[in-house]
Amino acid sequence: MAARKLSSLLSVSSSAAAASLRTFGRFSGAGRSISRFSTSVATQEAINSTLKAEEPISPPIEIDHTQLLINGQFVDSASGKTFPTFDPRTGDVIAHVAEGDTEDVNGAVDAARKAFEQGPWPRMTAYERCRIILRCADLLEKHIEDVAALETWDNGKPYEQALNIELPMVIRTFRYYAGWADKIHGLTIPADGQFHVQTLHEPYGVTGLIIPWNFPLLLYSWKVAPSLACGNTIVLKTAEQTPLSALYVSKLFHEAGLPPGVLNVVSGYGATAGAALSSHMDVDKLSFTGSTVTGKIILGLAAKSNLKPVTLELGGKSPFIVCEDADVDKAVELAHNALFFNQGQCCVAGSRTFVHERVYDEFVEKAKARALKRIVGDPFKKGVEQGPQIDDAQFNKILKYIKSGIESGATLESGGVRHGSKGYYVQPTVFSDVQDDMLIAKDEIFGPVQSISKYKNLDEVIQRANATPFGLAAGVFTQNIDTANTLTRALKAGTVWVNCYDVFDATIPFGGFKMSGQGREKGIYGLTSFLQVKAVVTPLKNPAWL
Ligand SMILES: NC(=O)c1ccc[n+]([C@@H]2O[C@H](COP(=O)([O-])OP(=O)(O)OC[C@H]3O[C@@H](n4cnc5c(N)ncnc54)[C@H](O)[C@@H]3O)[C@@H](O)[C@H]2O)c1
Repeated sequence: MAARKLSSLLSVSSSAAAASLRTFGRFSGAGRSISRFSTSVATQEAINSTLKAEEPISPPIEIDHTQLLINGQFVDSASGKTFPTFDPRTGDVIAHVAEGDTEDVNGAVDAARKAFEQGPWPRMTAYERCRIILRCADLLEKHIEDVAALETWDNGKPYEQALNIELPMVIRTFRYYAGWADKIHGLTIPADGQFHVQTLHEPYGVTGLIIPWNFPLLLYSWKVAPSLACGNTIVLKTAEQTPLSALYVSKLFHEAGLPPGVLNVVSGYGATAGAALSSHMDVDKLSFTGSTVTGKIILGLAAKSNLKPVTLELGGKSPFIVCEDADVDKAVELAHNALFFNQGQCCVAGSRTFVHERVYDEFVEKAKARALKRIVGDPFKKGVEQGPQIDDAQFNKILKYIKSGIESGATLESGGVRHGSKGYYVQPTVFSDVQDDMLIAKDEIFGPVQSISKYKNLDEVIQRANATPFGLAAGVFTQNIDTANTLTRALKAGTVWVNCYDVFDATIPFGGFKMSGQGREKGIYGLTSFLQVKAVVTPLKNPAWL
């Protein structure tokens, strides 16, 4: 693997585009009288001129793995077909990747079945399974710069974010679940009658895992690590936008000693490879992360085939509530990151910012200033906070939502247009005066668009925050413990962060209320979703006690 070190690239002096953004941010923040549209246009011109002068940084990694990984071997797809994966910075093709379809999924499921029924994996001791997962964590740590570079190239997320935040979380998740492997056990139960009753917590067998593109490896780790720790085998379907990093890390699992057939990776499209896996009669359990629309399809396919149980981690429209006693500067920074992190492509994005009327004007002014200071640019460049969106479909969808926000009467405070002239960059966009019935307040935009609304009292904001079919997460910002307690109990969401946001430790359960999902990942809850319980009842002759 030719792996030039990134440190040299990252020392490139901060971009002229970023500098002009910062300068412009200070300038425009001082004068709200500047027309909002001219704000966008002027920023746009400054950025365009600097972007033209700069070529995208060459990613310091070569692509070694583009085939499917089945039964421990990299192989072409049965059809011989490939599909392109794109660089979101330019729209250029990074690589052509083997395109898995029904036949490949069938082969992968057969390999996983054989590995489960006949292979060494479920028969080795739990401690041996633990050590393989730990060894993979060590290998990933060793190759962390390569893998972070792949993730950034394929996804567009800032390299520093991939390297310093996400991959350490992936490694931690591997180690967390490795530690569980030899601590999974059932109960003995004092049932009525002369019986010895015990429960066995058993692996399902073949698990089908389907993941999206926004956090390719982090979501890989949330599913692959607990499934392996429980002794299952796996067929993983990656997102068609980001197939590369999972192939690399799955190869590392094999280097760490994973037997062939235990972890199979099929790259390909949802409607073909994903649907084939969801409706396969020999897959025992499915775990899916993606949109609510696809979640419904997958649940239907599982029901129509062999009624396999399904864990669903779906979309969100999470409220971030700023209370009247909030320290506005801190609230602005937290709300900004809650929405703009990962280019706004987070299932938990705090995409409805509710601000109490007492601090509303100050909050809006400062939220705008913060967005104007956000550093957008090549995600391989040091200091960049925001890279491009994943692809042209998401890019166009986001611009349509921005247009709809303007047309429905929300006030555009910053951004509102593309950033630069190539790739899928969108300017950090802030709307104020957002009403609950506007599309931007109802739909999951999945982009860098903050929507700020005003509220008067707690009862009102609770009702409005809960008035959504989603229930993934919520943020509460207050210095009053009673207000915090009232809100945390009233909000219908799988996670409530108080005076913090996006805290994703491997130990903390994660999942959605309502149409944001079914089941939980991470922590012990994520483990139990890969186990089934068997009750074993044996008559006792002359027991000494019952
Ligand atoms: N709740 C969570 O933990 C969580 C985390 C990250 C992302 N998400 C959600 O994911 C969505 C964004 O990701 P996306 O656009 O990739 O979602 P998506 O639903 O379009 O795709 C997700 C995965 O499902 C596959 N897929 C698509 N159609 C399929 C079908 N008919 N049968 C089987 N598989 C199919 C895709 O190929 C991909 O691998 C957002 O809604 C976001 O909120 C949720």
